[in-house]
Amino acid sequence: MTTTSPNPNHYDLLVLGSGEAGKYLAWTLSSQAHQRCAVIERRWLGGSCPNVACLPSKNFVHSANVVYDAKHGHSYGIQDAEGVVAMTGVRERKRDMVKGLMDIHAGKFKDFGVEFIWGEGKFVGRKSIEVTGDSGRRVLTAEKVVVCTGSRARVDDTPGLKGAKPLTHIEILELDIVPSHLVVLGGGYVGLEFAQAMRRLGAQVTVIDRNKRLLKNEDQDITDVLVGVLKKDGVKICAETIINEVSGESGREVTLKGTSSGQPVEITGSHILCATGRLPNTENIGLEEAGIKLNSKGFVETNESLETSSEGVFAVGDCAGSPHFTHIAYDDFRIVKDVLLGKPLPPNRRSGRQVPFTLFTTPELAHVGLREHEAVARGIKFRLAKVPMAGFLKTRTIGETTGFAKTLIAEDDTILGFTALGVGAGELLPVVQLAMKRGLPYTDISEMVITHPTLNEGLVSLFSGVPARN
Ligand SMILES: Cc1cc2nc3c(=O)[nH]c(=O)nc-3n(C[C@H](O)[C@H](O)[C@H](O)COP(=O)(O)OP(=O)(O)OC[C@H]3O[C@@H](n4cnc5c(N)ncnc54)[C@H](O)[C@@H]3O)c2cc1C
Ligand SMILES: NC(=O)c1ccc[n+]([C@@H]2O[C@H](COP(=O)([O-])OP(=O)(O)OC[C@H]3O[C@@H](n4cnc5c(N)ncnc54)[C@H](O)[C@@H]3O)[C@@H](O)[C@H]2O)c1
Repeated sequence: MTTTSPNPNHYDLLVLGSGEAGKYLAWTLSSQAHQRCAVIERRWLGGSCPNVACLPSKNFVHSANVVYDAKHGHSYGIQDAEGVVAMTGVRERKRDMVKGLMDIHAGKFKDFGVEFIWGEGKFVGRKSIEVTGDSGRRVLTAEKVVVCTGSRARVDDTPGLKGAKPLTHIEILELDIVPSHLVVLGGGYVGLEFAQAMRRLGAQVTVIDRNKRLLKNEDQDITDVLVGVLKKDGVKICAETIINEVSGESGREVTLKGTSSGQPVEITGSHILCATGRLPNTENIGLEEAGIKLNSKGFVETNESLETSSEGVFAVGDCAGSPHFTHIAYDDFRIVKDVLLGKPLPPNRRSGRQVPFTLFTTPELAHVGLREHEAVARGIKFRLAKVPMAGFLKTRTIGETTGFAKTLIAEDDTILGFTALGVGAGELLPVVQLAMKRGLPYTDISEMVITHPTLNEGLVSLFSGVPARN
């Protein structure tokens, strides 16, 4: 039902924050259900992903990999490139891509008839948001409201850290020089992707993490190989390292002091990147005053339909504590769209969905479902198949055979989990995901005819290697 209100400040749907789920909801409800929709955004047209997160960081990683290949030209029969990397070129390539994406976004808002309102939004009532922007203040109301305010880099209270003006994923993408020595605080997704890329662009790189093992949620065999690759690339890894004090300023000289495996440590670099996790953008925007509860970690509390404690107000993406991936934010869009269009949701639609991911290092780490250590800890019976990536014959044609793939198979032959650490590993996921989603036996993959030599062909070897049931 579309609003018949003559009030120009009243909408069917009002979205705070133009991230993935929010923009798709507005575009879809406007174009398909003819609802009057508006999106409020303070900084990034279309949210972080196209501006400062997924896509620009992968553009940056690709540039670094091209530089790496050029520096290893001899293996392709050409001379190794020796030139100094011009970061302005890397940055321009990234900026060009972002500009293209922005043009597409602007076009979609126009074509789908969604009002885009630049400004800072804040709840001033249950379904009422005040927007403050260049064109002054406006109070907007709506039948349904969606909070899509995302998250931001967490810079903790380690003495001197904030004062050192650390780079986050936003500033590092705008550098015009290769840092002489980049210290990366945090060895998670953001830290590892940028660490390897910066190393490949020529920087000395040190990664510091407080945990004994990087990516501690992954299986040990995975992290062992990945850390080995990073070290071989020349990335220095300081695990189990607690930083107590930071001095200096990123871009000049910065020194971190603390302890590593209990011993005093001091690391000096030219730049510091803070990659120590995310904080939800949920403070100071009137949520609690408007009856929208937050949980103990500051995420908006939502139910299986992503509805908040305030009826008719939904929260989606990072700010709702959904796993922090753009594809999950997109799935949040699909859930709320169905709710708003009156379609019933199947049971556990949100809590039971697949949460696949790909870490874009070289080699990539791709995963879906149960991990081996999780199955062991939960006493779940499984059969394991594991093959080296060299067994995926395509990897031999491109000369990148590092890594392996493994799968966990249940008693009834369905697939419990799949992990691949290898070149292009992320591209392997959908075939396995589809089988998992449909509850197909693994033999439906091992018996497929898959073109030779594509990467997916290797799945036939992996699933053919599942031990027989005993
Ligand atoms: C460096 C990096 C790389 C990543 N790479 C990947 C990847 O390869 N694949 C992947 O799946 N995920 C990746 N992610 C995660 C992914 O970017 C996020 O999960 C996703 O962008 C979250 O989308 P969102 O809509 O929840 O938030 P956002 O995209 O952050 O959107 C929220 C928007 O709300 C706006 N906003 C906030 N508060 C207000 C307010 N009060 N008023 C007006 N506007 C407001 C913000 O400006 C922002 O534009 C990456 C993240 C980072 C940091
Ligand atoms: N390829 C992708 O899909 C991709 C890429 C980048 C980011 N992301 C998303 O963004 C999220 C955030 O990424 P992130 O890397 O910022 O967080 P993260 O949670 O993945 O990693 C943070 C790391 O920092 C460490 N850490 C925290 N505080 C520290 C301190 N004071 N000293 C030393 N180490 C410290 C933690 O132990 C952890 O290993 C990810 O969880 C992911 O969902 C996804």
